[in-house]
Formats: sequence, C-alpha cells, structure tokens
Amino acid sequence: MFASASAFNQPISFNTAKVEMMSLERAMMLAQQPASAAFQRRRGPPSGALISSFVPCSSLRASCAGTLEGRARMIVDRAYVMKKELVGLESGDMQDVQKRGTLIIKAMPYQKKGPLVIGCLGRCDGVRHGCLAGAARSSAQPRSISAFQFASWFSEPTIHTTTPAHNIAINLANASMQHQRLAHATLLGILLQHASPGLTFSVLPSPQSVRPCKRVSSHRLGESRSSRSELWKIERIDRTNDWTDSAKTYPSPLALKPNIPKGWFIDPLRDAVAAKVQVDALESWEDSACFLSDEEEEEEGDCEFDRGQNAEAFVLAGPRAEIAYDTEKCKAAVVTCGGLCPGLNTVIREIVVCLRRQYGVNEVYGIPAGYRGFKSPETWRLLDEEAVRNIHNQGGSVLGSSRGGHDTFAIVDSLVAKEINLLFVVGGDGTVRGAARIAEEVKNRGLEISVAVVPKTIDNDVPLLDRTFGFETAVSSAREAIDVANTEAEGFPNGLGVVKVMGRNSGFIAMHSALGSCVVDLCLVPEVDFFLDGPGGIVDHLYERIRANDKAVVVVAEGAGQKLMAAMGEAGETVTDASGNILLDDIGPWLCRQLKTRLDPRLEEASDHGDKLTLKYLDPSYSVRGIPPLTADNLYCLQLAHNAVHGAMAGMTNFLVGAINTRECYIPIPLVADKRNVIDTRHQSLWETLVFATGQPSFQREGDDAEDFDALTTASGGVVLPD
Ligand SMILES: Nc1ncnc2c1ncn2[C@@H]1O[C@H](COP(=O)(O)OP(=O)(O)OP(=O)(O)O)[C@@H](O)[C@H]1O
Ligand SMILES: O=P(O)(O)OC[C@H]1O[C@](O)(CO)[C@@H](O)[C@@H]1O
Repeated sequence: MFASASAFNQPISFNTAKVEMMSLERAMMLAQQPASAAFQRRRGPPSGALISSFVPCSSLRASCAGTLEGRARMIVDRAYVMKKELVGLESGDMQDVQKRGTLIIKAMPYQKKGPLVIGCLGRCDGVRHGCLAGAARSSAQPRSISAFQFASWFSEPTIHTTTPAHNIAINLANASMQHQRLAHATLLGILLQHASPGLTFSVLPSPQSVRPCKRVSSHRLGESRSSRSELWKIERIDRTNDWTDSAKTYPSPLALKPNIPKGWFIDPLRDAVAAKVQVDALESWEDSACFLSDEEEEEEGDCEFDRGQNAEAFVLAGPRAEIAYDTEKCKAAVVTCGGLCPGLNTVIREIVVCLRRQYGVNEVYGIPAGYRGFKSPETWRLLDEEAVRNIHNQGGSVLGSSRGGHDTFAIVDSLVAKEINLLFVVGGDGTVRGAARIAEEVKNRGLEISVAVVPKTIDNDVPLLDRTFGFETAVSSAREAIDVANTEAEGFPNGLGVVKVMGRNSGFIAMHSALGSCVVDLCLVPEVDFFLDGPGGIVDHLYERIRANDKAVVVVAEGAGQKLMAAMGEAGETVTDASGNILLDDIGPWLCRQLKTRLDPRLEEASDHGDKLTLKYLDPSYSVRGIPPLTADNLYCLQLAHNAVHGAMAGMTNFLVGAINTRECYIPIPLVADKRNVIDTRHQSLWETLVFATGQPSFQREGDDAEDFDALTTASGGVVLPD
C-alpha cells in the first residue's frame, strides 16, 4: 500500500497511477471520519482561508523531523479531499499559525503559479516549521537535487514549488537515513497529489554506500515479499480491523490530557526493537551472500532477506496517540490461568487501574477460576479501584486459577453476550495456547475483540522474553532455601544439602538461584542429561567437592533426570494434570537416595572418624510461588499490565507483551505458542558461567557444537526451542 523506500542503495520507483487509486480510497475514508477531538478542541475562529485540518503541533514536528511518512500521507490525503474548496495561502495565515501555536495544513490550487501547492506550516515551541508536501510549476526548479536539500525544505517556512511535469530525481548520495526518509515522505506527498498515469518518480541509488551496514531489506511477516518496505523485518501484530474493516480511530484520551508531551506516544516509525543485540559487526554483504546455495538464492530471489527462521524486530509496546475503540463503549475482562505466580495480583490491579485512570474504561470484569469461569458469567466480579487497591501485596491470584476447562466457543460466546471487547489473559504456555484459540475464533466470527496476554510463569519458559514476571521473586526465594541448605551442610561432617526447585521443562530457577547464591556445587536441569557413576558423572564430582570442602550443595530442578529415572526403572505410569501436563516423577527424594547409597561407603572409608554423608533435603517448590512479588517484579508487572492495555486499546490482538532486550514489546502469539524458552547450553550464556563456577561436568553431547548463528538467545540465558 503506502510505498516507501527503505534499503540503502536501492533504486525506488513509484507508480503514480497506483498511488492515485489508493490515495482516493484513503481520501474517501478520511473524508468520512469525524474531526478528531484534538481538532475540535484546538479549532479557533475560522480564518479567511479554509483550513483543512488541525493537528497538535508536536505531531507535525515529528513529521517535520521526517520520521512520519504516514503523517505526510495523511496530510496529503486530507488536502486531496478538500482541494476543490481550498484557497490560496496568504502571509496572514502564517501569522495566524504562529499566534495559535498550532499546525495548519493547507492545500490550495495556487492559481498564480499554475498547479497545486500543498504546504504544511506550523509552529512548535517557538520554532517554525514549514513542510512542503506538494508541487507547483516553477521553471526555475532544478530537476535533480540532493536529498539533503530536498529534506531541508521541511525546516524552512517557505513554500517551495516544483513541477510534476518532469521526472524528478533525488540523489541519495551520502544522505543520512533521516534525510532519505524526509525525501521519501515529501516525494510521496507530491505523488499523491499529482498522480497521472505513467509518470514515474525515482529515488536514485547512492553511488557508494557510506555506511558499514549489512544490506538487509525486509518485509512485514505475513505480507508478500514483494511488498518489502522496511529495513527491519518487524513481526506484525494482528489488529481487529484486519477483519472488521473498521477504519475508525479515536484520539487516545491520554493525548487529550493536559501537559502530556506527544513524544510519550510511540512513533510508528520508531517502534522496532531488535531481536538480537549481539551481532557480527563485520559481516559484509558478500559474507552473508556466500552462505546461500544456488538453489537457496534462487528461492530467495536475492540475498536481501534474513536467513533465520525468526524475525529480527518486534513492535515496541506503549501508548499510541490513536486508539481503535470508543472508550465509552469499552468493556474489559481479566482472567488468570495455570499455576500461581508472584505478581498475578499486581497485573490484575494494574490492568484495572490503567483502564480506568488512563482510558476511562470502568467496566472491567474479573473472571473467577481461570478459563472455566467464562462459563458462568453470573460469577464474574466487577473490579473497581476499591476491589484491587491493596491486592499487589498478596500472593496468589484474587481471581483464583485452574487447569483444564478451556472451551473456546463457550468463552467467545460469553464475551459476546457480555459485550466484552478487551480480554486480558494472564497465564503460562498452556494459557497462551488457549488465548490463541480464542483470538482465532474471534477472528473467524469477525468480532472486534482484542485478546492480549500477559505471560506468567515462575519457570521463565516463555520464548524470546528477557524474563517472565514472578521469576525474580521465585529465584530470590529459592536462594534463601539454598542458603539454608548450605548452612546445614556446613554444620556437619561430609554435609550435603539438596534443594529441589520448580521447573518442569526449563531449569531457569535452578540455574539463576544456584549462580546467585555462589555456594552451589552442582545444578541439575531438565535441559541437560546427566549420569551418576563413572568418570564425568555427578557422584565423582560431589565426592571430590565434599572431600575438598567438607560439604557440597546441589540444586535440582523438578524436570531434571526424568530420562535417567525411567532408564533405571524408577518412572511411574504417565499421569497428566487437567491441562494435559505430564506429572513428573519426583527427582528430589530419588536423587537423595542415589547419592546416599553411593557416597556413604566412599566417604566413610576416607573419613578419619568413619563419617558417612550427612544429607539434608529441602523442597521449597510452593514456597517460592505463593508469595507476594519483590519490588522489581512488581514494577515489571505494572509495565506489562499497562502495555497490555495500551496494545489492546490500539486495536492489537492475538499478542503477548514482554521485555525483549530490556524494551517491552508486542509479540504475535503464533510466534511463541508452540515454542519454549529453555536454557541455552550451546552458546556463551549463563549456563557456561554456571559450569565454570561450579566446576561440574558439562555433560556436553554430540551436536552441541553445531553452528546455529540464527538462534535467538535471551537475557536470562535462554534460547527458543520449538515444541
Ligand atoms: N492447547 C490448548 N488449547 C486451549 N487451551 C489450553 C491448551 N493448553 C492449555 N490450555 C488451557 O490453559 C489453561 C492453563 O494451562 P496450564 O494448566 O498448562 O497452565 P499454564 O498456562 O501453562 O501455566 P503454568 O506455566 O503455570 O503451567 C488451562 O485452563 C488449559 O485448559
Ligand atoms: O502443582 P501445580 O500447581 O500444578 O504446579 C506445578 C507446576 O507449576 C509450575 O510452577 C509452573 O507454574 C511448574 O514449574 C510446576 O511443575
């Protein structure tokens, strides 16, 4: 749709006929839209000239800064709609602009000089900006100008004219990205006004790249590759208007509040967060090209796309200046599912508080007892500020939770019956899969309901995220248990403390608490298979540590050693919980028995006093979970909840929110629904630090050295693993 140029050194051409057709559609749509509240509020007495639109001045400043191509397009579209009625711009109008401190966008047939001029003139914080977004005949106008010159028009309060009668070439040589963008925005403005079939405008490639950057152009996933338009491959988030065709937008109530800088809203052209922060800075275009076989190159068409399976950037979370819902008609629901987690109540609280205080959405229902609660709407609780005031200081979930009981159709039926259009789901991987089904059903029925997930799990097993909320609290609490185990181990000859922590498929709690305590000699996690006896086994390792220090501490995640137990005939029958999760065999007592049997005779023989192993076992599983969150988690919960609200209000759906490389992002659920975050044992990561710190065997397996440069690793030492 909105053609824009992005890749460095790429010739860009715009087909004017196509642009005009789309411009008209959009223009018609814009024409039907009511004037925004901001427009109404700022509207002053009518001046002599017809003023097509008012936009808060800082928006223009962004546009003047050249980053808002969309804004430039909107300006031109509006002007297009009104052009028949528009009149010439006189100098008096400029003064009017300055007096009011607002932006005026004007379009007019500039009779004296011939064709049309569209000028955007504004005054922001005392700085006057002018923005050319149109064209008029001027024989003096050069046909080839530098991007800098072209772009610099934006900062001058004069109207420049040029002619669409000729092809215009803009030289991008040595132009900064900003100037390139400015040039594109301006060019598009011209195009949209002067579309006449066959006329082509070109942005010429720079003869030589002056930036040592990897040449990557990209496309939004899900769109055809031929529509590539961004430098980054940004994971697109579904929007309810993708299927409702509702083009309606509303100014965010936040934007109408006094003293809110426009810079607080997410700039749609600066909303990308890179998935990777560690890159090969020296990788050249030739390097990346040579990785592709001939067949691959043929398939790719060229080498411009990232070769990885994963996207390179995610949409930055935060408030948008325009939202998709009429806040007066909004109704929201919140549900918590799966195991408990510190911070659940903070998330509930902050969803309610953000909806009410920032958007004025007061009808927020709490669904009791997880997904099953949707079936009995009479039990839904209206959550007001009073109901949530102090819940952030409590562990658990005030709404309750459950496993099993997901019935997609019944859930969507009840959302429709209660006229809910914002659904906030808080839960782990199973819950996320359930939310994906709800979002899909909403889409199938063509409903305008945003489904937003705040991922929850002390296991930290949600892919891509730096961490999940509650995880830090759980780690901190687990560390207390480890310290106790260490004290016990130190208190007796040949002391061994064994601590079992949660972590069904991912051992992050074990790894982080072990490293954070600095006293652990062995950490066992589900991701790493281990063995007991012989050289390189855990028994030898612990024996040596106890002989050296007279004590040792082991931390074991509940999902560790399941295969070993099965191989040794210790596994029970496969039993699942109501959600279908396999109930694990209890590694803790089993491990203690194995260690005691093997270490007792060896230590007794080596001891001057005939001391055997003194083993103390701690299982703090639930006591790291059913507790209130630490401050850092509370803060994270607040941000997640608010950003979930902002995303949903903007019309996004089928997404989850979480921090990637310290920035909160929106992530499409389908991207993570069938994947898990596990400890990364193959790259330089926290696992490597742990192996070096404890001195434990690495248990490296064949294939662990395989090259997988495209793996997306996380800040907490994880890597994405497909299910
Ligand atoms: N594939 C699925 N489709 C629909 N619903 C699902 C699916 N998997 C799980 N659910 C539902 O999600 C809810 C929570 O799932 P589950 O019990 O697995 O907890 P979880 O969200 O993974 O959290 P935790 O990490 O604490 O286990 C349950 O109500 C379950 O019925
Ligand atoms: O006993 P419950 O409540 O089913 O929960 C246990 C599971 O919950 C988790 O803590 C995830 O929330 C897992 O680590 C653990 O296996």
